Amino acid sequence: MAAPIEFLQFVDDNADAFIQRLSDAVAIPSISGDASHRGDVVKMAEWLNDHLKAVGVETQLVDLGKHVMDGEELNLPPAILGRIGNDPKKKTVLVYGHFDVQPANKSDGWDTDPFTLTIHEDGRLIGRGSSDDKGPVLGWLNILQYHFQSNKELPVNLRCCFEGMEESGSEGLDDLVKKESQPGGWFDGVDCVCISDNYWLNTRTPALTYGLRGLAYFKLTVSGPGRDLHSGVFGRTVHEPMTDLVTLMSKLVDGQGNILVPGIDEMVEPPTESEKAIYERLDYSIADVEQSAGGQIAISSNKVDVLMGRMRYASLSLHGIEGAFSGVGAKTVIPAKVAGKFSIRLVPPQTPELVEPLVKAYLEAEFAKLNSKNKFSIESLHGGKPWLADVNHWNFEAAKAATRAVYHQEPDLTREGGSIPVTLTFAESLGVNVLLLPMGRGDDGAHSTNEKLDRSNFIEGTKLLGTYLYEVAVIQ
Ligand SMILES: C[C@H](N)C(=O)N[C@@H](Cc1c[nH]cn1)C(=O)O
Ligand SMILES: [Zn+2]
Ligand SMILES: [Zn+2]
Repeated sequence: MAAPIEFLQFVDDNADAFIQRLSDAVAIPSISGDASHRGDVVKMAEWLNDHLKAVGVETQLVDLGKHVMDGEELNLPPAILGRIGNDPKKKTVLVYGHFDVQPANKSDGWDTDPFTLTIHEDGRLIGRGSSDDKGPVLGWLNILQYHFQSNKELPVNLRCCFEGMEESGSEGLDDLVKKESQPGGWFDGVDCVCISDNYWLNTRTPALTYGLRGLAYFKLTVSGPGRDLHSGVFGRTVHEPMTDLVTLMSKLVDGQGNILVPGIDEMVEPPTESEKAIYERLDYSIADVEQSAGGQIAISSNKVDVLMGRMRYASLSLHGIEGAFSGVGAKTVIPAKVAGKFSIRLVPPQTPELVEPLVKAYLEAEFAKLNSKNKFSIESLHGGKPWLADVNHWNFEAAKAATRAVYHQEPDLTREGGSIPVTLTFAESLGVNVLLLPMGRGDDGAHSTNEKLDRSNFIEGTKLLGTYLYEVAVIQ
């Protein structure tokens, strides 16, 4: 069933109002990983909850309890459960998204204030969360607004699950999803799940995504001196924590992306020739990766190797060093305590439980080789398992039909290099197919400076998500 022409017209007619609403959402700096912004994540939950109620959705703000972040006990932001429609003749679709964002400061290199949605004349809507994931979440709201205002029933029963901790490990959500998937729970009767929280591979071809990498995030701490020291007084007289830490971090990954921790890369089966052909067929080039990275830095000139590096293999990235001197100028300090942060993106059959002991044992052995008198500790901050779906399911067929109707193109079938830990929990707890239906393009710069969502992706993406619901309603 095609989406009603009135729906498509409504989306076009209300495009400016939808962008204003996205601007209001971006203005709330709902950074889940920064304790000082926890109130903003809660404010964002309340904002979204009010907007959902205003378009006829029955909602519940669920308290997820407390957690400890950077040594501080904090209340977790509430998750939002929503439902509309309970017609046994209709399919029931669960949509998931997140309303928290990554940190952003103008001083990171943004051209404009990250929390002021800046509308560029070429159509870019620039602001933190525009693409990841406030734009897609508001896409669902736009669809609901049409049905509410025109007094039309949705073609399916809809269930929503929106969270405010995705960028920080989705703490508390797995238990809620498991509980609500039980008979009589909020998600009882769900037939399929749709998540719009990733990106096309390139800037031209819509995509459906059937895989996500998992994540194992580590913090490696080295300390020794009782306080920061003067390097002129203590240089070459004490074991320096930063020297030990940098040595250890240099032993994790090489310049070609190979993971040096024994046993991790080895867990993954080499690809077959037919699997390589899947990557060969994708509409992608080295120019695409270099354009979205903003530099001519692709690790290989072979497209298949680059794509498999992102989708098919694990990767290890070094993120930062807490406690190190990082300001301007030339401070001659020996930091007393430094903590290196790194993470591993996981692919099947890897899981955090399998990988974490290997990383810990390896780093302990490498630290012992340093003969340092400093103290060393390694902890896991958060993790999530990888996920793969069956693309031969009607859920994917409905999304393909919707893509053809809205974009007049065949979608790419992709695996995402990023992670959305709750995806596998939905798949396992509900026992239904999960689909990722991205709204944004590969060059949106999620997690980066000048994150953007193109106006056309927001507007056509809203039509796509709406049309998908109509296709699900009729597909056998
Ligand atoms: C793909 C999704 N939009 C996303 O960005 N997920 C994050 C999840 C995460 C886990 N730890 C911190 N963030 C990601 O892949 O980094
Ligand atoms: Zn996201
Ligand atoms: Zn993200």
